[in-house]
Amino acid sequence: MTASSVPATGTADRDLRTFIAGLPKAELHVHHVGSASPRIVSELAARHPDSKVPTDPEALVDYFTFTDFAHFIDVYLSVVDLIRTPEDVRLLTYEVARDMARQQVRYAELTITPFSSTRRGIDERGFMDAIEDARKAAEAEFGTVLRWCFDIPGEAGLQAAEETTRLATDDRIRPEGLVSFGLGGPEIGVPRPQFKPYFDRAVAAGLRSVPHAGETTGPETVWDALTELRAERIGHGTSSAQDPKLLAHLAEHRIPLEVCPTSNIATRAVRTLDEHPIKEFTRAGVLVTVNSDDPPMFGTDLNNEYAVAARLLDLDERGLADLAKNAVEASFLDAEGKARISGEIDSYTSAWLGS
Ligand SMILES: O=C(O)c1cccc(C(=O)CC[C@H]2O[C@@H](n3cnc4c(=O)[nH]cnc43)[C@H](O)[C@@H]2O)c1
Ligand SMILES: [Zn+2]
Repeated sequence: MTASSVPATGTADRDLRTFIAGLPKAELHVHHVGSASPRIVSELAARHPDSKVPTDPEALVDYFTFTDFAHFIDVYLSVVDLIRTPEDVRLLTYEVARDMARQQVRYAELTITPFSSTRRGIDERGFMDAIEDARKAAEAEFGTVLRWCFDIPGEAGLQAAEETTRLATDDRIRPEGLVSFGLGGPEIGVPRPQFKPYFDRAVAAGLRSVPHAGETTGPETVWDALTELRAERIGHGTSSAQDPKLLAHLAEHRIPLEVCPTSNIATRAVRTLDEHPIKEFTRAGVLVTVNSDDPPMFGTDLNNEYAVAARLLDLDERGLADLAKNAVEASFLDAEGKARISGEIDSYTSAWLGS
């Protein structure tokens, strides 16, 4: 199934898309390797011709069509296999930031899985230097501020958890841009509580807890993320809609959900966009942020996700501006950084509406 996007119907839809394209935004749930554009993937595939990833961007559309979540992870790991040197890491990171800047993304927390790179032989110092070098260049050249979330690939087990925690907490290696600690990959057969000691260490080292939960399993996984992993935001949290008590808890404690609508369709976690529970989240008073997850793999980008949300939540320009401000509020920016981007969102919206 390819990712579905919002049909461009009429003038109103086009106007809203133009508004979204210029709206300053923050992105909180987007993966490093999953953000590689077809151009970057084909460049890397040409560098490493032994890979099974197609070099032709058109063939990538078929290659990025997933039968289910497990198939998505297989394809994802084949792209991980293309990143073999610190120079590949730098190229990917810098180009991802360029694509974000084109969409007026002012701030992004990018989820990186350092274990997948170090286990494939990339030197850990070279890896950290490459992401930091790209981060600084992106901020100076594009004005996009990047921060990192290091995630444990849960299915790779406790050795992956240990290695990720070490890389995230050892002052001699952890990068300056690191703000949070996550848990990704499949949820089925990967219970969250086993990762408690690693999250405890990461939180003690000053990192914020942002595990994926409730993407492919039920609301009990979200409860586990909250109670065992001390989650401050939830990646996806889609199945929270099945548990009214959980929704009330998320709303009362202002625990944001990082909602990624098109991703959920592309991995078949949700059947159709119209069945996506985003509206139930907002109705329950949950702080909803909208994100792109693995945009080129899902045939989307952050602007398209805002257009999807506008349709599902029936938002006008002010509603979209509020949605953009939700992401700023839910981010791990400091107060000054939050005020700056929220101010930009307000100024842009007022100018657009002529008020
Ligand atoms: O790198 C390895 O060798 C390895 C071995 C076993 C398992 C894994 C993984 O499960 C890696 C999963 C990978 O997927 C990333 N990701 C991207 N998008 C999503 C998503 O929507 N939900 C969950 N995970 C996602 C995640 O960051 C991991 O890097 C790896
Ligand atoms: Zn994700």
